[in-house]
Amino acid sequence: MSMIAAFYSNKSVLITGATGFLGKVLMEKLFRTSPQLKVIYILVRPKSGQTLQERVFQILNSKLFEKVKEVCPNVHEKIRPISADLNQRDFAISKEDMQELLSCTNIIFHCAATVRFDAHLREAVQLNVTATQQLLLMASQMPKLEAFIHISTAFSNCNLSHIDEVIYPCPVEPRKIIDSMEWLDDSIIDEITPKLIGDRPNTYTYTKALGEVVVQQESRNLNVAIVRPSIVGATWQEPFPGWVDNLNGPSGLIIATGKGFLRSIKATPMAVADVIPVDTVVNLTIAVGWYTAVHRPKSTLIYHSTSGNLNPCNWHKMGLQVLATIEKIPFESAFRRPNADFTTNNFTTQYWNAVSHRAPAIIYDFYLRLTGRKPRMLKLMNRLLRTISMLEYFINHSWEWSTNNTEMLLSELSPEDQRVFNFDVRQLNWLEYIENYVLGVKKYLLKEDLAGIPKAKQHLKRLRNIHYLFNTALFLIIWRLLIARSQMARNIWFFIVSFCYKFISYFRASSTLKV
Ligand SMILES: CCCCCCCCCCCCCCCCCCCCCCCC(=O)SCCNC(=O)CCNC(=O)[C@H](O)C(C)(C)COP(=O)(O)OP(=O)(O)OC[C@H]1O[C@@H](n2cnc3c(N)ncnc32)[C@H](O)[C@@H]1OP(=O)(O)O
Ligand SMILES: NC(=O)C1=CN([C@@H]2O[C@H](COP(=O)(O)OP(=O)(O)OC[C@H]3O[C@@H](n4cnc5c(N)ncnc54)[C@H](OP(=O)(O)O)[C@@H]3O)[C@@H](O)[C@H]2O)C=CC1
Repeated sequence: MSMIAAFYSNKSVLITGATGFLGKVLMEKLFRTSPQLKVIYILVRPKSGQTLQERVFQILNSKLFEKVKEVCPNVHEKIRPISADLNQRDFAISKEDMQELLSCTNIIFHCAATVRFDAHLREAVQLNVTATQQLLLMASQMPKLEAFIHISTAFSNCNLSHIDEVIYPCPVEPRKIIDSMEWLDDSIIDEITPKLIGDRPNTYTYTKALGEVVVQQESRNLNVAIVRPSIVGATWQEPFPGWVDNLNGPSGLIIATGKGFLRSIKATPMAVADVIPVDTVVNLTIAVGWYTAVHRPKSTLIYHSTSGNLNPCNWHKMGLQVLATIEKIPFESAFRRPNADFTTNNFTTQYWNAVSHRAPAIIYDFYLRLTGRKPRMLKLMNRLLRTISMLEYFINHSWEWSTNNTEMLLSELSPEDQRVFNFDVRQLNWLEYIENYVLGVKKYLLKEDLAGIPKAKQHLKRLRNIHYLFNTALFLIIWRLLIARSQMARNIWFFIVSFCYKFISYFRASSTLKV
């Protein structure tokens, strides 16, 4: 019997960010391994014209929750959506709901965040810092609370190259930042943002670091722990391999590569690709919840959920395996044949962006115009290149994360718990994982049917022929122009033609002799 699964039976759990990538997998695993769990409260806001109930219905009826319904048929009764907006005072939770949350909650998993790299500092502080502070205040009024688990990111201190499982101080106190956001206007915030974030690449990593300091400062006498995942990727094993439902991290780039939009990228091939499967992060998080509640460590423990120091994979290996898989199971309606080149300096990056990305987009737009359609490819390409430029920082640096607490926790688990809540990344076979990841992207993100693979292969053949035809035509045009203008080009041309003529004549003569 799993001790961790037993621990969660009859517990009331509160999850923020349960509609997000990580939150959904967390909820699924909790229900699947502890079907006796009392209730999971989830703080949800209405979104895209959907009510809370419609959002929950959609999640429960997704492929991800198919297995859960077998082991916990009344799962829909155990999810209690609470209308909440983490950007509002008291999260705009009704009095009755707040009362219930305060009196019943046993464990909190705080996953909600804005993960956008281009978020305005005010927005990122509100969600990643102020909301964390408010949630801690709420937690301090919960008499039954046993543990508060905060999800941060391994990149919150990405300005350092070696990162320990400790909270690093921020030069400006989070409380001062929170206060200043209330009275500074947007233009002043824009001006001070680069100074505040310093050598971090964006407001996301900066505010996640502030969030950790808030957790440390305002945890009072709560049992608190922080989990820091690196780049969260598709599921490795559970509930099935390759599940993914958003474009964040590598997923969007896998699509862009598979569809032939992205053919080169500025990356350091040997830099560590610190991707971590979402189910591994979730298993660790659940185990941390149990350990924090049962063992009540004296100080706030930080757990790195990273792969680099235990089972490293680099971007080169990852890129090659992505391409090899796409070759076997191509994506439908590709724009160009997939290719992946890593460039290492700004000049070659700009060159390939012009030649391999923007030029084909311009030509395609020209074709769309000719056929009476609206051009759109250049706009799309420019957006993609903007996205890539925001991710570049993470594929051109390597970090070393120590994982002592994570390894200590693994050793504290019973063999059964190590199996049910496996977060031992040393067991991960990268090639197999990446293959399943690409397949998952095709099935669950692009919603492409595997029956369409022969047609997709046919399409790639057609693209290859167009590519050869185009290059030959381009070569002949350039050559023709050169011959018209340069004596040297003419001489080379006559030499090649006469050489070919002599070769063919010799070949003909020798074959006539044989007959
Ligand atoms: C050719 C060689 C390739 C190599 C070969 C093989 C490729 C695959 C192998 C892997 C290669 C390298 C992978 C590197 C991945 C590095 C990721 C680093 C992540 C660091 C994580 C830090 C960890 C965290 O804690 S945070 C969680 C992660 N957060 C994110 O990832 C958020 C990033 N996204 C954003 O901030 C925004 O989306 C933004 C600012 C980039 C764009 O915002 P915008 O307002 O323009 O609109 P959106 O609606 O959000 O999207 C616009 C457009 O871009 C598409 N898109 C979105 N995200 C991605 C993406 N990650 N990759 C590609 N495309 C993406 C989106 O679909 C939209 O498309 P449209 O068609 O225009 O609608
Ligand atoms: N994905 C990754 O690569 C990594 C993620 N992390 C961390 O993991 C955690 C989860 O990330 P992930 O699941 O990927 O992110 P998602 O963007 O998928 O999910 C974010 C969640 O936060 C919720 N949320 C955002 N704003 C509000 C709001 N105002 N009120 C209520 N809820 C809100 C979203 O709700 P809604 O559906 O309504 O938008 C959603 O449920 C984050 O803390 C992130 O920093 C750390 C490292 C890497």
